[in-house]
Amino acid sequence: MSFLELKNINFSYVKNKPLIENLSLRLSRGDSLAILGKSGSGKSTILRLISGFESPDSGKILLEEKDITYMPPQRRNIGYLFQDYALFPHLSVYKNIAFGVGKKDKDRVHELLEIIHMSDFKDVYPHTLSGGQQQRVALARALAPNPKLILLDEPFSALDTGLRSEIRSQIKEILNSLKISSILVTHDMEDVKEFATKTFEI
Ligand SMILES: Nc1ncnc2c1ncn2[C@@H]1O[C@H](COP(=O)(O)OP(=O)(O)OP(=O)(O)O)[C@@H](O)[C@H]1O
Repeated sequence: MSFLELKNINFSYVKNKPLIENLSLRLSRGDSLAILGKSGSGKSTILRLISGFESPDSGKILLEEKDITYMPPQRRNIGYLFQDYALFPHLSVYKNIAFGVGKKDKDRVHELLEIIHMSDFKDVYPHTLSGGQQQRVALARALAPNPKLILLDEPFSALDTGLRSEIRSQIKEILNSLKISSILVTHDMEDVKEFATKTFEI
């Protein structure tokens, strides 16, 4: 059984200018897929289709065999991590992580703070943190609603080389320990080597 399947996806932002043509791919549970391709080839768009921020012109997307092609993003239970962390500047680390979960999930937020080794930073604001710390908080925020799948769009590219490899292995370890499948868009072959179990070239 495929965990995630894209079947014959066609998509264009502009009429008569196809960007994605007849794209099919499969992911097994626990896979970490890296999507590679030239700038502008549509890598981020594939993530937007999977997360539901865009809908294909034709084709199907199945998650655990369920057709999610036209399901709204908030119902898909898919996490998203961006290059620029996109944390809320006016909220503390704790509140950033808790943003997408109910009040009764306090324990989950504390557990995630521990997983990312940031319990001591729960009351500080994002601008006081290093890039690597901010990316760990962004990861915890994406993981808080307990997603089945996480989409990573160039998540390490704002980090300098030393930190990049450290954060990459920390994030990989966290996703492995929680058994969360992931799809990574990157230009960096080192990311592919260290992070991915599978690759797909667009
Ligand atoms: N909302 C939009 N409306 C119209 N065109 C768009 C929109 N978003 C992206 N595009 C165009 O679609 C193409 C693919 O964009 P996308 O961001 O998916 O590429 P990418 O492979 O992720 O690129 P990069 O590696 O440079 O981030 C680009 O030509 C881009 O300009």
